[in-house]
Amino acid sequence: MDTIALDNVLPDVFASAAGDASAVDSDVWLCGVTFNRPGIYRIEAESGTGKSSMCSFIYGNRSDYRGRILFNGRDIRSFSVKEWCDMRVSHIALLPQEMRLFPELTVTENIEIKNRLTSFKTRDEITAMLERLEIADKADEPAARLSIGQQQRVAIVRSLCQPFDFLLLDEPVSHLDARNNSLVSQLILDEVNRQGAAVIATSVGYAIDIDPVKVLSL
Ligand SMILES: Nc1ncnc2c1ncn2[C@@H]1O[C@H](COP(=O)(O)OP(=O)(O)OP(=O)(O)O)[C@@H](O)[C@H]1O
Repeated sequence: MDTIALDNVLPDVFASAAGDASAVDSDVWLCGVTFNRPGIYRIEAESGTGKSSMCSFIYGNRSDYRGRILFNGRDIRSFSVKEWCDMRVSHIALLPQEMRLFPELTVTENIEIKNRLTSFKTRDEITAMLERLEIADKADEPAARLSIGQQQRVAIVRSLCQPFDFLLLDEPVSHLDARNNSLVSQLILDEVNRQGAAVIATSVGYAIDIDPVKVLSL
């Protein structure tokens, strides 16, 4: 997949709240936006302006929006369940803001749950990613016993365990300091470059440490 386009998209909740939808002031909502692969896109937003909703719409988790979202020109509302499964295994990866790790499972188990679906990374490659993010010593710890910043790094590794054309990152560094931001950003950039992929990353001020080709305000 080479393009994701948002054509006049607006979350239903904003449409009904605004009454007059033209009152929405955004580079994304009610606009025509195309994300091309490869490319790094940053979506800057204030809390509550719909970052997570946008990621959920593109990932197909929610469809409570007006307008159209197109993958390579095709409206994603027409995708079958099988097509969504294929899309999520091979074309789109998502790092959700709330990470969605299984707290009782270890770091390795959390990552393997994903990697078993894709068989994308070897055990050594996963260990090497954990080492780069300086959490390899936590591999056998339950996720619940990690700090939030460590959990964020685990979720980032997990998101990279698949082939993708587009990587959606919802506030990927919100719990990281500058040094860890840099480690994570370099890891992501290496994988994205290897795959020739695009990144769509949201931020509420503290952004991933990768220069974007385009910055959009939500
Ligand atoms: N599952 C949902 N169904 C319907 N509306 C939702 C849903 N989740 C969030 N909303 C509404 O959409 C609006 C934007 O929420 P969203 O979570 O997308 O914002 P956000 O920009 O990611 O905020 P934050 O930075 O605080 O996480 C809010 O008014 C919220 O109540």
